[in-house]
Amino acid sequence: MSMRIGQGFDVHAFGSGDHIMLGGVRIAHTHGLRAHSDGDVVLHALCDAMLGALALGDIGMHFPPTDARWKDADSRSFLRHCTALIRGRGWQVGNCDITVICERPKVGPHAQAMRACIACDLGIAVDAVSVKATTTETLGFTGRSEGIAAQAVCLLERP
Ligand SMILES: Nc1ccn([C@@H]2O[C@H](COP(=O)(O)O)[C@@H](O)[C@H]2O)c(=O)n1
Ligand SMILES: C[C@@]1(CO)OP(=O)(O)OP(=O)(O)OC[C@H]1O
Repeated sequence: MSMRIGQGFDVHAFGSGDHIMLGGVRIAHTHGLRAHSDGDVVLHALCDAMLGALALGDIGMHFPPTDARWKDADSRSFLRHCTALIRGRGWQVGNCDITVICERPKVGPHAQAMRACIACDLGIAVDAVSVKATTTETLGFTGRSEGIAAQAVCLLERP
């Protein structure tokens, strides 16, 4: 079996709003995330990991922030597109591991829903999708609650 690995990282700043999208899940919050799309930093990092595994560029190349089609777009559509891209080349995600970096919201209570949503869009089992979180102990921009960062690692397999 052939394997490829990719990693992704993304950041979005907090802005006005009453909810955020994380891993395809709507979470009520004191702020929204500023972005061209729905600002789902988790799915953006995962898309970049998938694209990176096959050296297919990055999310901004596939869905330019200058393109009105992606204004307020549901980031699950980006993830499904990336799934189709890798499937079309004979690959599928073996597993992925995502870390969300923020003080708030607490991710733990939403992690299972995020895993289920991502697994559905990748067409793989939930136990192949890991979502976890950490604070930065109040240090840096995430520590000051100025935004959320996410990093993702993804392994692709081809029989
Ligand atoms: N946004 C977050 C941040 C953390 N968690 C959970 O809390 C644990 C402790 O975080 P530390 O940064 O103090 O190590 C962490 O392991 C997560 O389980 C969370 O749910 N959401
Ligand atoms: C997702 C896209 C879509 O236009 O815009 P944003 O929502 O701003 O998110 P970013 O992480 O900056 O990735 C770039 C774009 O592909």
